[in-house]
Amino acid sequence: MNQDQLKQLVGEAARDEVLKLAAGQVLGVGTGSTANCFIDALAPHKHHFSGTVSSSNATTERLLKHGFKVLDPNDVDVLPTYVDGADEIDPAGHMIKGGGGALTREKIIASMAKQFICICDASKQVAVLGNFALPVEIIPLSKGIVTQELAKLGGTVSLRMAKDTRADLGQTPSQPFVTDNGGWILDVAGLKITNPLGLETQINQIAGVITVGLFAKEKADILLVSNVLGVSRMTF
Ligand SMILES: O=C(CO)[C@H](O)[C@H](O)COP(=O)(O)O
Repeated sequence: MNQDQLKQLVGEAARDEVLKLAAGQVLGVGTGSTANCFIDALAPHKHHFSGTVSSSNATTERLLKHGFKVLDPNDVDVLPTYVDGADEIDPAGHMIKGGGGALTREKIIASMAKQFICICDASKQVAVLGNFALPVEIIPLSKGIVTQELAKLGGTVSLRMAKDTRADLGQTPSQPFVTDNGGWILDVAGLKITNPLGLETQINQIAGVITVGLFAKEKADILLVSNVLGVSRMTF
């Protein structure tokens, strides 16, 4: 079974999981290739939900194409569940997210939700976060000072370019990748994140940082993870 098939498998498991929720709720929907598998699997059951809130323009487009109702988060008071992928997840449910550049809206929707269901294949499970470069979304004019501050953490900092992103957003390859919010992304490679909540708090203090892609405060509550044997479910 290849990685695409594993993503599809866990997307279908997430569909089954959310269809156990009472009908008529609003559902938070994440971004990325695994979240796309979930959206496609859920599409025939879209009327189980009164609407969705989306974590990116790409996800909004996909949801609308399938006929889901997409709500403005400001119009949603209660969001019971958010389903999204991750770039890495540790044994406590802390995650690195933002490989697709949607970390800010993902964190906002995660903070609105009562439970975060993380969906991924087993390659995303790690003992310690940091093998995947940590994405940090910034205000563009703060690139210099934020790069200096992040370098003090011991990693190697690089500005994400449009050519380096997985998301095909039609941006000019030689220019910085621009997020849905007009921000840029610094990727910090080579960190060993033994205190995710501490590091998230520390990076949040740096002026110019919009969002760090460490999800420690907004960690996963449930993990659905696929491997060749099937899908396992864990709670944190
Ligand atoms: O955080 C994200 C996007 O900003 C994604 O959830 C993360 O990158 C995982 O993506 P994929 O399912 O394509 O591996």
